[in-house]
Amino acid sequence: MLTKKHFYDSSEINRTTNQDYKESSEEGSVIPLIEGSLRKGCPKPIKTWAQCGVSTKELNILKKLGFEKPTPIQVQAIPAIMSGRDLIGIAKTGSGKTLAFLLPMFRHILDQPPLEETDGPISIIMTPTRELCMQIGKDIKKFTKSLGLHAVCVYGGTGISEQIAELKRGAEIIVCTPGRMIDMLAANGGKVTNLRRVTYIVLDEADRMFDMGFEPQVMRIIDNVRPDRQTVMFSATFPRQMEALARRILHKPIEVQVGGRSVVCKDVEQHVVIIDEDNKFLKLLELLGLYQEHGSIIVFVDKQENADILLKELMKAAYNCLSLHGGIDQFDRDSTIIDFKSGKVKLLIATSVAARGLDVKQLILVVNYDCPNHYEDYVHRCGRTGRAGNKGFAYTFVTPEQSRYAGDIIRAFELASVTVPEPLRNLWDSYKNKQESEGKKVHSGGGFSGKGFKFDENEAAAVNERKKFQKAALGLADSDDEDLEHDIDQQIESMFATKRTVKEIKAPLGLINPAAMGNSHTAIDKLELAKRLASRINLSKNISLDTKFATQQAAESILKGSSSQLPITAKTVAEQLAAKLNTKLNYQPKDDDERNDDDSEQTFRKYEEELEINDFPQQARWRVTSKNKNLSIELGNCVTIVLIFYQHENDNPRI
Ligand SMILES: Nc1ncnc2c1ncn2[C@@H]1O[C@H](COP(=O)(O)OP(=O)(O)OP(=O)(O)O)[C@@H](O)[C@H]1O
Repeated sequence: MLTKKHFYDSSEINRTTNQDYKESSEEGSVIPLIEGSLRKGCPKPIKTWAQCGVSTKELNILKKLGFEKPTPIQVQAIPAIMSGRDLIGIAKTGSGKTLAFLLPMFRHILDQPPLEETDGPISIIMTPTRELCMQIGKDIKKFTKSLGLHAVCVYGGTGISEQIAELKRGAEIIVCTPGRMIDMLAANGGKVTNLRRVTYIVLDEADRMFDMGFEPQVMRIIDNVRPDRQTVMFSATFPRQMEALARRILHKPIEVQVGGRSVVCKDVEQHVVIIDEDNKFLKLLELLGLYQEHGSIIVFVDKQENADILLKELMKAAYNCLSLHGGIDQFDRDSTIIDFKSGKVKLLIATSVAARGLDVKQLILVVNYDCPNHYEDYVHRCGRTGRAGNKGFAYTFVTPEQSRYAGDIIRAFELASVTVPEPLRNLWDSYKNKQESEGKKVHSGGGFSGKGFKFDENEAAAVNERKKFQKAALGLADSDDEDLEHDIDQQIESMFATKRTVKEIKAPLGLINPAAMGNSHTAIDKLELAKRLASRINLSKNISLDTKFATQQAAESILKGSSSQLPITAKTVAEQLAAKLNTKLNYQPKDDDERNDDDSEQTFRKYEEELEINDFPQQARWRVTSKNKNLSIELGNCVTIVLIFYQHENDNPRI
């Protein structure tokens, strides 16, 4: 089947010169096309919605949304995509990139024959985070009903069955994170969905997807889509290093760049506060006092635990707030986003999982409570405010110990043509001088590969990439799990921080209640703990390791991608985690023979442990805190735990 991709034909527009366009756009900040691309037949920019061939139905929706005219990225990208070309679109945060790929997508889909019973989608939009996936899904749904189209969001962390049911009903559009999309393609032997009809692919925040090590997943999907597809990529930041990758995916792309390549939006007023760690909280309270009444506020921290700590402190200070990070289960994450976007809660504490794409009306202030550690993260975090022409403010706290990050912030100020504050420059200069006096070379800025300084960083980055890829291959990571490595360590630490006792008890075997006592099999050794941990991690992703492995294998057979998948099982994962624990604890595990010897003795060990249940899956928490007498909870393939609920510390158990 031939696919029509060229929908752009306007003689009126063809008479417009680039000069006309530049004059009508914002202060000459538009670099319409890459050098020479006009010669390659790129269409001229549009000025009105009608000129890009949107239907009356779409015009009505745009009117209802209050979008009077296209934004600078839309004026150039829409006709370029509608002319059938692949495209890289780079424009500042909050400039309307989503609509720039949605409108041509609707036109493209509506020109295709309708879906038949076993057909998969016509368009796939891939995003790096689940939150962004959800948001784009919502933007699409503003149009789909009146256009008679269907869209499904496919992302990890939530039940797969509902998504499967939606897909089976048929959808022209899938918005997804790449990991879950591969699971979905493999589900039920490939009967749930397929890539046969895909002819339009969008990679939103493409640089982030590649940076997070999800290139293999993205490529596995793309390589299995027909080669005459149309592919477009969008982001506010696009480090040069990503270009080679982009060009592998795109066919003779047009590059549309509005404003700088990776620049903080001019509508964001940037501030830096050089401050000691101990004074940060007071400064935050001061900022909240100043800005809270003017709109919503997002406070970025670097780690999940810091988000939780800050949340508690702010709640103590009587602020109604929520936190968002990768350690929170997806159901809670979704409802947090809904409450924050609707303005029900006006203060959000988040890790960088919320840095990209999140579009919240009336968001007035971003506070980088923990200084971001790479340039692109800084640009995207600041870009949560100052959107769609509104004014916003961004404050970044930098402690004297974080002087190494000052170079990136200076770069952000300079690229946005803002005067660099003297204290920030002094901080950077003193850092540079110190490094240079030690004979180390310092570069300022440099995107993902440079973080304001470079020693052996390239090597470190390569190792990091490998680790991320391994985690993805192990099924331990989804595309938004940037905190996962820290998460695993944190979970290991917290497991060993729990209060536990192991008592030796001599008793006849028949008197031992296996539910309440542990024999030497259930006296949990490090391997068992690691297995539980592996199960918990995968439970929180709603998928067991074995299932994950099976789906990955199935994916391999369905997708023709790399066939050299490692034979990884739940056991391998558990053993790897156990080895990690053992190294940490300097523990030498006993081998099986020794354990069997112990079994022959009639001495039993009673194992008691107080567990923090807050990070258990929602269903488990509910069962523990309900008065249900049957409290056996299956936490994985191999461990059953009986929990006793104490309302207060001194109460009798409620079992
Ligand atoms: N033509 C338009 N006129 C007015 N508002 C618009 C227009 N197009 C989009 N918007 C609004 O601008 C806001 C930002 O749009 P969008 O989320 O697409 O930005 P973005 O460029 O993708 O930002 P980011 O890089 O942060 O993801 C949204 O609230 C959107 O509804």
